[in-house]
Amino acid sequence: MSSLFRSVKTLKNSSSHLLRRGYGSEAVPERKVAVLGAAGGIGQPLALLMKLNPLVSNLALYDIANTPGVAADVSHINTRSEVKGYMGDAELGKALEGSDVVIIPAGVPRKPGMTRDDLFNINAGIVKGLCEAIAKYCPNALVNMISNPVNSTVPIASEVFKKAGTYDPKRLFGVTTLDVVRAKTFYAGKAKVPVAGVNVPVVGGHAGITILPLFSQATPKANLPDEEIQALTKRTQDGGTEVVEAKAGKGSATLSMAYAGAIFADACLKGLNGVPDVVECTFVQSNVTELPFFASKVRLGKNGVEEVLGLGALSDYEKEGLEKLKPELLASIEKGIKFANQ
Ligand SMILES: NC(=O)c1ccc[n+]([C@@H]2O[C@H](COP(=O)([O-])OP(=O)(O)OC[C@H]3O[C@@H](n4cnc5c(N)ncnc54)[C@H](O)[C@@H]3O)[C@@H](O)[C@H]2O)c1
Ligand SMILES: O=C(O)C[C@H](O)C(=O)O
Repeated sequence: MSSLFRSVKTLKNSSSHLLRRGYGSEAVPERKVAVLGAAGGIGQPLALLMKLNPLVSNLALYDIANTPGVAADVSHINTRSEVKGYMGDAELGKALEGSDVVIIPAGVPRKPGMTRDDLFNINAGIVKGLCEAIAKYCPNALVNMISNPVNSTVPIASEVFKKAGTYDPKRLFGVTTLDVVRAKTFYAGKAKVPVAGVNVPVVGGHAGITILPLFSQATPKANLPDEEIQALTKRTQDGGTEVVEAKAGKGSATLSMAYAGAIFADACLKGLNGVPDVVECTFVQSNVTELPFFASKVRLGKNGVEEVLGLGALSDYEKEGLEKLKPELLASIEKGIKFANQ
């Protein structure tokens, strides 16, 4: 809820939260999170993970179908949040009202042989409609855009919000956390270091070569040979396709995406709650390059984006990758902007 500390709760001695947080016995404000597309492959496990998050007090699960069952199921879990299901256009407003964070995994996923851009024709319209409703019912919410192609759906959202007079670049995020999750996993495997301590920034966008992992900045340092860095880069860029092919027509990443989406939403909630030094890579309006939107490390705070951080020092290979990705990323951004203004 936007009014902080309406009902003050403490998490001290609570045995039901599974994730460690930066809270002790201090007050935790009420926060409403809405998931749009909550009955889908990502939506269901993401609903579960948000139900496990002790920072959430109200969880609104919206979809065009099947939400009563998902909501009834998730609502039986004995954690803090109250869960409600909403189905169909007529209930979208109620689902959104009072939301602090809106997570959008609504839309169709890829099948083998498709690019994320092949989803544009269907998902652009879905995202546009949902963002029009966000502008109307919860214009101050932080929007976490998962629906693909993220490189275009985020610009679509920005244009919808501009038209409605509600656009605040600090509150709109393309969720690229799955690229970071993959880069960390793949790097830890090659570098033979415990994955829990690994950090790898991933910048650019969220499709093919627009995904640019910065392994030169990975920690702990491992001094991997160039060929291994190049193979790791390619595997991170093709991570989504690897899952799409393995699922052989039954969709794309859902479980790892739900995990990544839950990490990012948790970071947004921590930022809103005033936890210091919350930094995640995400696709936002940006001055880091000449492109209007770009993923890089972002410091999250009480208003959403607190600071878009620069790229840091890049290797020659990464500099080359950065120049190569720009035309494709710009074209996807412009496609989204054009669609929203048609
Ligand atoms: N950002 C990322 O890293 C990332 C990762 C994986 C998947 N994705 C994308 O997430 C999207 C969803 O993937 P999925 O596997 O969950 O698909 P899915 O088909 O399993 O689920 C999508 C859900 O969206 C719902 N939906 C459709 N139109 C809607 C509307 N107007 N309002 C509300 N809900 C609506 C459907 O009913 C369905 O339940 C896809 O576009 C996919 O490409 C993004
Ligand atoms: O690859 C996809 O189509 C889904 C998602 O963008 C991913 O990276 O897994």
